[in-house]
Amino acid sequence: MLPKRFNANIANLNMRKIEHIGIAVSDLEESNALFARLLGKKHFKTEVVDGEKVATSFFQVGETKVELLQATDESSPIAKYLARKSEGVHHIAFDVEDILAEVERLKGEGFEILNETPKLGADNKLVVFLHPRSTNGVLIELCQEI
Ligand SMILES: CC[C@H](C(=O)O)C(=O)SCCNC(=O)CCNC(=O)[C@H](O)C(C)(C)COP(=O)(O)OP(=O)(O)OC[C@H]1O[C@@H](n2cnc3c(N)ncnc32)[C@H](O)[C@@H]1OP(=O)(O)O
Ligand SMILES: [Co+2]
Repeated sequence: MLPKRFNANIANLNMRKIEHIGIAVSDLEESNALFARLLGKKHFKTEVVDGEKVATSFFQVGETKVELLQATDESSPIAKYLARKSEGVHHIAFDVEDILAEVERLKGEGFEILNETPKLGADNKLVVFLHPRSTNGVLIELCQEI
C-alpha cells in the first residue's frame, strides 16, 4: 500500500481539471440556440454516442466545456433522468491522465464505479462513471483523451 501522501500526489496528477459539465436537455437544437445566446458563441461540435443513446453538443468555455445531452432513445440514461427530474446539470466530468489507475485509486477510496472497463465517450474520450450515491448525489464522469 503506497503512503497516503504518495496517493495524494497521484490524485493531483490525475484529476487535472473539470473536462465538462453535462446538462440534460429535451431539445438539443433549442438548447444549442439558448446556450449560444448565453455564452456568446456557437457549439463547436455535435456528436451522437450510440453506446450511451445520447446526442451531444459541446461549447468551449476557457479550459472546460459545456456538454448538452439529448436522449436518442427512451432507454437512454438521459431519458430516464428527464422522466424523473427537469432539465439541468446531469454530471460533472473530470479529465484524468490515466483512467485505469484512477479507477483503481477510487475503488480503493470506496467510491462506486459504474463501469470499471472504460467505454467510448464523446469528443475522443474513454469514460468511466461513478454512482452518485457514492459522491454526495453528483454523477461523476472520468475522461481520458484517446
Ligand atoms: C458517454 C457520452 C457522454 C460523454 O461525456 O462522453 C456522456 O456524458 S453520456 C451521459 C449519459 N450516460 C450516463 O449517465 C451513464 C452513467 N449513468 C448511469 O449509469 C445511470 O444514469 C445511473 C446509475 C446514474 C442512474 O441510473 P437509473 O436512472 O437507472 O437509476 P435510478 O433512476 O434508479 O437512480 C438511482 C439514483 O440515482 C439518482 N440519479 C440518477 N441519475 C442521476 C444524476 N445524473 N445525478 C444525480 N443523481 C442521479 C436518482 O435520483 C436515484 O437516487 P434516489 O435517491 O434513489 O432517488
Ligand atoms: Co459527459
